Amino acid sequence: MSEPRSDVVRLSTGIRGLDGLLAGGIPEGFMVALVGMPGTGKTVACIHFAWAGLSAGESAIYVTTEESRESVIRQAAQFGMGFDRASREGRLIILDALMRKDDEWSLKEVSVEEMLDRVIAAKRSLGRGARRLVIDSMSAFWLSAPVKAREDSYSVKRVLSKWGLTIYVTSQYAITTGSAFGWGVEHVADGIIHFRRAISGGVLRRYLLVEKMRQTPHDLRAWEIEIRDGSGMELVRPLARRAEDDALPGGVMRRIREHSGDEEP
Ligand SMILES: Nc1ncnc2c1ncn2[C@@H]1O[C@H](COP(=O)(O)OP(=O)(O)OP(=O)(O)O)[C@@H](O)[C@H]1O
Repeated sequence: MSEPRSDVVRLSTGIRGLDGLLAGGIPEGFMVALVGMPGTGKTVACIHFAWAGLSAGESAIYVTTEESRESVIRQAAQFGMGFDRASREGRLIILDALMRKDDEWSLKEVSVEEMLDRVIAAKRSLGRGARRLVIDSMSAFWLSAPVKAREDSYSVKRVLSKWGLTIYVTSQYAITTGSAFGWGVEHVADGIIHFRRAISGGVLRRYLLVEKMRQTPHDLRAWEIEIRDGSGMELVRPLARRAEDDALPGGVMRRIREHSGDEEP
């Protein structure tokens, strides 16, 4: 297997252990879909991604559709991430589609057009320092028209592609079927990280799997994750046994170890 292209600039996910599964991180300019059932960790992963930029001095744009701006700030604070301060410093703009207050950064209506308009205004306001955009979640835009999912996802990618943003979009999977509500963001996205949950030994466990990441020799295993008060999400262990690692393409295990600093399991 050839080496990863050296001209791919990668952005950290901000989650300990995850960059190593992605040959260093998310390729700049990608739109990555975080998909899964409720409570599996999508929002927490979004918060880590935004904070990875903010803590490095970047700016960030965060669209929240199912929680208020204040709720996102509180959730981040529980992981020791200063969204409040970044907002006050004018480096973080949280576009609130839920509370619809009468301010510049609240969406007046829950439509993709309005959201794109506000994202572009936020990007103009923040300038070059804003490299990361989170849209959590896209599903809110399709409540009454699930058939619009694919078209809207395409619009988001097409309109925002020229703004130099690397984008996380979340999409919810139905509790009943554990899958998407129809054609969704996955086909348009450059990458898919799938979050899952299961009850094992009477305990709720969560997992993530990188299902797709263009231009990336990524890990192919499901990993158990934990969400901890104070520090947030962490990868705990891969579900695959050591012997099954042999199924990974050559060079992938080496790169995973280089980036994670892990000992030989
Ligand atoms: N401070 C904390 N300490 C430990 N676990 C936490 C903490 N805050 C949140 N969690 C865990 O994270 C879960 C919520 O995860 P998250 O909001 O990322 O899910 P989600 O996949 O975005 O769900 P949805 O699709 O419903 O928005 C909670 O149910 C809880 O288990």
